[in-house]
Amino acid sequence: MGNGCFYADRLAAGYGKRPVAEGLSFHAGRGEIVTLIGPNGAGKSTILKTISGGLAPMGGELVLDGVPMERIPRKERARKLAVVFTEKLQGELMTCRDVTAAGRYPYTGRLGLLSEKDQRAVDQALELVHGTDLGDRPFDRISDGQRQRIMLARALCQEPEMILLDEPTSHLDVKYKLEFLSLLREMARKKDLSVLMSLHELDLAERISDRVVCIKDGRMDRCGTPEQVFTPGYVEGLFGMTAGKFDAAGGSVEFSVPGGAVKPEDLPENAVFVIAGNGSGRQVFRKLQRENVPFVTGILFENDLDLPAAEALAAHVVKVPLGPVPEEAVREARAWIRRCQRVICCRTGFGVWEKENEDLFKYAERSGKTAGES
Ligand SMILES: Nc1ncnc2c1ncn2[C@@H]1O[C@H](COP(=O)(O)OP(=O)(O)OP(=O)(O)O)[C@@H](O)[C@H]1O
Repeated sequence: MGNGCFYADRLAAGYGKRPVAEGLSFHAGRGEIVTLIGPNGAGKSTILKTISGGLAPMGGELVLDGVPMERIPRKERARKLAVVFTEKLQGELMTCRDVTAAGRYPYTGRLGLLSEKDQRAVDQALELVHGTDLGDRPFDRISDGQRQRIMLARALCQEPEMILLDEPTSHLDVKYKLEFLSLLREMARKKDLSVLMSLHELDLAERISDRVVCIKDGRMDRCGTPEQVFTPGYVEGLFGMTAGKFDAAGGSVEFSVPGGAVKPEDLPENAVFVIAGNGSGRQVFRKLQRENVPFVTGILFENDLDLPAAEALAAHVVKVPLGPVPEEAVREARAWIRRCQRVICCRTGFGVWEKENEDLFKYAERSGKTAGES
């Protein structure tokens, strides 16, 4: 089970008598980020609500720092566990400082008066999220990204051992998503916090998580490091994707092959051959996809930056292992060029190891099939 700060052992979570998900066993160590992923309605929020204490577990065990959670007194649990849920917080008439200070409630007396130590903790938390300047601003008159940072400050103020976040990036634009998750990563490491959250953005989940827990059909489908989880084809199955493809290496989602999956022998007349490589082809592949133009590409080495997008989108890829390019691959690529209506070359120059692609380009030029990049 691991010596993590938190673990769930065969947890069942749900409403009434029906578990939404069960048999969930995973842990989150100190300084670690663990992310729940899965389709809509899989039960991610229900699991987080159960761990936060908002719902009673329907089975199994939750352990924080070696102690079963149901045995941790309420007030102590409130210190150890901070919750950042995205439901609109009622923050009218409160300044950002007031909202942050609410994180100190497990430490204040019955009157909720902040001691000097509490005030310092509030200052420090605001500073950590780069929110000092927001302190006096009304909480309901700041941006969603700023609000999210203040909510994190409130959680940090609690000096917890673990933070739970339900889709913390859902209202943020791409800049704030990255900024917020980087901040979370930094806090997890700096403060030795365990972080458990749900995320819809798989690329971010892959980049930020130490471990990923996949929930599907009421159970834990997979749990492991991003490398163990995001194997080719897995995400498509987890989400029941009938169109498109998730690029496990690049962490991005690709749409379906233009014109549907075409067998190479059925390549339509308007097909294009793309000479790419070294990341130069991805934009062109996606443009052709948007225009619904089937294409073949090559010759790509098996570690080429363009390969994941090529394999997701091309009707066929002429792919070779690292090392000298076999004559057979060159013959195959030439045959494809002959079958395609035109050739797009994405390269502005060819390296010494790309002689075969340079020759292909010359071959295409002689055949009168070359065009610019578009
Ligand atoms: N209060 C509730 N009472 C009964 N059933 C609920 C309640 N809230 C959610 N559910 C059901 O529990 C299941 C899991 O919902 P949950 O919100 O946990 O999924 P999720 O994985 O977080 O989904 P999403 O990705 O859409 O946010 C769904 O079938 C949902 O309809």
